[in-house]
Amino acid sequence: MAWFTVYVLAIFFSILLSWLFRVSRKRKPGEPPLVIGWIPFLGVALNYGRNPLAFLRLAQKKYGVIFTCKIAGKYITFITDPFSYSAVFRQGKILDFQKFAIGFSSKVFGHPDFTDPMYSSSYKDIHSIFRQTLQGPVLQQLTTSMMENTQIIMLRNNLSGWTKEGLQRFTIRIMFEAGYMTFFGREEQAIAEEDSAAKSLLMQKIIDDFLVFDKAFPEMAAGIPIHVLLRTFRAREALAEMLYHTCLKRNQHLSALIERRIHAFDQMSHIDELGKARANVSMLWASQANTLPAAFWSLYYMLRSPEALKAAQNEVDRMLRESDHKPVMAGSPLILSKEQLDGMSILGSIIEEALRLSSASIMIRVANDDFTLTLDSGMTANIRKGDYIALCPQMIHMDPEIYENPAEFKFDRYLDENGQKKTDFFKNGRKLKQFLIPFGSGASECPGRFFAMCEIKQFLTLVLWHYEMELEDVACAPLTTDSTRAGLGILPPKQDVQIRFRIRACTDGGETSH
Ligand code: HEM
Repeated sequence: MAWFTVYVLAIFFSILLSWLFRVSRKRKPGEPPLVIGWIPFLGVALNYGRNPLAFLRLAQKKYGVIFTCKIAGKYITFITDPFSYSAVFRQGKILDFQKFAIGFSSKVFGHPDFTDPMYSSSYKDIHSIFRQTLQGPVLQQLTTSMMENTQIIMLRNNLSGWTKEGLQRFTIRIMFEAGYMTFFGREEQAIAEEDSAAKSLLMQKIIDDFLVFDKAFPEMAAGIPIHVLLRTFRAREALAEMLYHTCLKRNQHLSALIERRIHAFDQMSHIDELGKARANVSMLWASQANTLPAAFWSLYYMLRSPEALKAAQNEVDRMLRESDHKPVMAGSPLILSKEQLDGMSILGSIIEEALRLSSASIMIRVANDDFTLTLDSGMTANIRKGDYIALCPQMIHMDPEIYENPAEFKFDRYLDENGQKKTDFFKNGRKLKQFLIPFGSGASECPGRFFAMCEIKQFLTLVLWHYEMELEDVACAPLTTDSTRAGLGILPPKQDVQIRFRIRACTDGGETSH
């Protein structure tokens, strides 16, 4: 319904604009083929929006590996040759990532535009906090905290017998709260029963607000101002209310990332408390929006494939046998180090395969100036100042030349013959540098990628350790992705699927009883 309104509004505005600007862009010599469609202003937006992957494949067949499309008033040059990705990343100076990303972020989250000269030099330091607190040795601390928090939630309710729940609901309930506590801390454990009931209700409200806000992302990406989307605006403001610095400073166990951002934003001039809280909403979104569907798909595919499930169970058993902190019985908390998680290559392959099948992000850069791009083949293309360059990794992920039967889930696709991480993938007989890009690449590569892999591995391990779990209807057709979010990261499923689970029976000496 919302999309219908968007289309009607867009068509109305396009007709209006076509009256105002009757001239259309013409392709100049040396420029990529121009695909402008027949609808003024919108260009090929509707065709592209219906099925981006199919549209790009068709355009590639027709125009070659580089072409410029007019989409909702913007000229976007798509590069579809994976060997030319590095040619784009090499142009870091002329192809800007921050301008587009921060501009979009400030519209959606309502924080100041940090590319404004008023903020830009101090924001550079804030931006560098990502790498300093999400990567390297500090990751151990974050991983330990996530392990603890996930188990607090999993073991909180005294479940007896089988419980039924939607898998997506289950994943969001556990992963959202655990991730929220890991980054933004938690108050000391509630002692009184009613206190803890009130806290559960509050967490449910935060989850609901997050989902309402997140659901409107396609509309906001299409340019609809958040003030028009009243429910979305209210949900974002309710989230910001929880993330004021005064609230966060009361919490215990804040992550280094948030602690250092609080300090840095408090030093920044020209930003008020609401602006800081809204910047925290953007961190909350970055840490959850892709992780939740990625964790869902990883667990879904693992449960759906008997071979994947068996191999994962064996890997968890082996890891626990070798662990210094062997849990004695099911239900006792599990401690796994970051190194142990890194060593779980079967879970790694299951997650990467789930990411390959569900990731639909698009990497966008804006040209600061006119320039000539040289592709891997030596072919050149003139790009105009202000145009966008877009890379769509889904074309690589679903390319049958790179991945045999690309629509199929193969749990060991990313394992070599020695059971180690496989990195040899080829196209046209050439080894690819970029064959799996769910976390982006180059300047915009996700700084949270190592933590994301760890937390999803923890989630799968803890589900296998604490629960017996099965899909209610294994025989039904596989779930499909909701492609209305194409371009925005990991796609959620079109609908939820039922599971049943119960706390696992006692075990002897850390061996799981499957
Ligand atoms: C499976 C989970 C995740 C996926 C697939 C993912 C994917 C991505 C992608 C594709 C981008 C780049 C967007 C672009 O090119 O415009 C990105 C950026 C980012 N991600 Fe992640 N992400 C995940 C989890 C996380 C987590 C757990 C965090 C933790 C805080 C995080 C923090 C960020 C941040 C801060 C940025 C912006 C980086 C910048 O501005 O330079 N992500 N993510």
